[in-house]
Amino acid sequence: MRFSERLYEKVKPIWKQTHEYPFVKGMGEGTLEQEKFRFYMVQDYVYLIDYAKLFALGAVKATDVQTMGKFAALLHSTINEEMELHRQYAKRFLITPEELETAEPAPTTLAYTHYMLHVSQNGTLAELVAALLPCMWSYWEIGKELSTQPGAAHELYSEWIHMYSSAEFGELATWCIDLMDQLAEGKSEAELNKLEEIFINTTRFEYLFWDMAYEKAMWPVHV
Ligand SMILES: Cc1ncc(C[n+]2csc(CCO)c2C)c(N)n1
Repeated sequence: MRFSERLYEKVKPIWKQTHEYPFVKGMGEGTLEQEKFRFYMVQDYVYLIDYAKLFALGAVKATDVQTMGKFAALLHSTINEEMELHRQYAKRFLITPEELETAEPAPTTLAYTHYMLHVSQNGTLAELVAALLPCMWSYWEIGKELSTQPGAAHELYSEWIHMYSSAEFGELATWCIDLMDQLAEGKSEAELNKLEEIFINTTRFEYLFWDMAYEKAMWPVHV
């Protein structure tokens, strides 16, 4: 069994709950409240600023030029394509790029990005890939599922669904899955368990991120 198949089997119950979560279902049905989507967009932009740094660290840790180039390209496309989608959405909500960049991260955003940065700064390349893989893989799964639903024609949610269900995005997710398998080759069971633990944690954080957006959950105490 490929290591990625083992990971997939392990997190299947979490992915099922993610697909059934009201935020995700609401985008698919086109019934999600726009205020919740607005909150998500701002937090996701803050998230992506840190997430993009994982690609930079991937380029540093890569042991061949081809992988290094791929991480560099991913850093570029995250900032210029994926985050451009967010900037365009923000414009519709009358939020400026400066406001996006300086938005305060919600507790879940902060916990998630800092966990990933901790793993990627202190761990191996395999650990870094285990941390970032659920982001790509789960968005591709969600994108594909929503692409056949009414939300795919919704005036607000169609662009989001289109981006994450695109063939180009699928290739990216597949590249990352294959890289995980390659890096797992020859690893001891203890090392594989560590990779699995990281993969499960970021999968859980993906679920929490939808939950945070649905609840618009900021800090419950104020300065
Ligand atoms: C919470 C959260 N998780 C995953 C993604 C998806 N994503 C983040 S970076 C990247 C790679 C290509 O730029 C993809 C697909 C997101 N936007 N927000």
